[in-house]
Amino acid sequence: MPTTVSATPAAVIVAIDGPSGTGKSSTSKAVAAQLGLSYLDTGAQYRAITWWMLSNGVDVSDQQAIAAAADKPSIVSGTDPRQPAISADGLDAAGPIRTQEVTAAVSAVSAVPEVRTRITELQRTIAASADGGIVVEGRDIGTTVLPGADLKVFLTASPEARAARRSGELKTTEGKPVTDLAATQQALTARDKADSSRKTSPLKKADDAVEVDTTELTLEQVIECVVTLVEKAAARKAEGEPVEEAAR
Ligand SMILES: Nc1ncnc2c1ncn2[C@@H]1O[C@H](COP(=O)(O)OP(=O)(O)OP(=O)(O)O)[C@@H](O)[C@H]1O
Ligand SMILES: Nc1ccn([C@@H]2O[C@H](COP(=O)(O)O)[C@@H](O)[C@H]2O)c(=O)n1
Repeated sequence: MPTTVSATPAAVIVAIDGPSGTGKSSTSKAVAAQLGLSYLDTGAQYRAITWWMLSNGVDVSDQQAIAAAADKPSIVSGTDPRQPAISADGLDAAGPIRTQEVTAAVSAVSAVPEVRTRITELQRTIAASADGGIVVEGRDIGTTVLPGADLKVFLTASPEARAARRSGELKTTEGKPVTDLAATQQALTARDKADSSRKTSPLKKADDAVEVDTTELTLEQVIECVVTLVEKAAARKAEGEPVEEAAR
């Protein structure tokens, strides 16, 4: 991750959304670190509540059971982009939320309205208390969680590029790289389909979001592009332009 090179002139609220594997987390962390902003990974919150449910005997195929348990765990997120942290009922969840079991169940849990209400409130509270500005990444940040964000970015990439990126990260239990690109791509697109087709707050580009297709860009190029967008939005905000203008 690059070292801090500059500070934003105003406390901006930045929403970064997009499908799985488009580079939201990598980009958001780096942009926040570079510009001295806080960072919130909302996918980690949905993963943490899913992990808690799986660990506490909640049947994640039963929407009513999920709804009844939605307000039970305490979910705490750190906002330091250099040390992202997440816990559920005081237990460090950073490792367990990345397992296949959680990834396979998270879309079903996150589709339940009671879960979304609970987690959305948490996200708004965290964003409101980030005095120096924040980058919040997820699926519905620009449309639902923070519709008044100073800048909204929607990252995209072809399914092939996203599967190739994910395959580079995944390892078999023997520590060998996962080479089944087709299966990886299928899992990504299935999760996107579930996230885009749910009734409550689906994955969707906000009308006023800037779309960045990252298929042919390196991660460094995407970070540079978003840093520029944030600096422009912060400058507009400092000049007192209306929020709607700042997102263009
Ligand atoms: N432009 C890029 N070029 C090459 N690799 C990239 C690029 N952007 C991200 N990556 C890599 O792709 C992988 C997925 O990126 P990342 O986790 O940031 O995506 P994401 O959108 O947050 O995914 P998810 O929603 O599933 O959590 C990471 O290994 C990351 O380093
Ligand atoms: N704003 C959000 C963010 C995430 N989700 C759900 O969580 C899942 C995991 O997200 P990752 O970014 O960690 O891959 C995702 O598939 C969604 O089901 C969400 O609903 N809203």
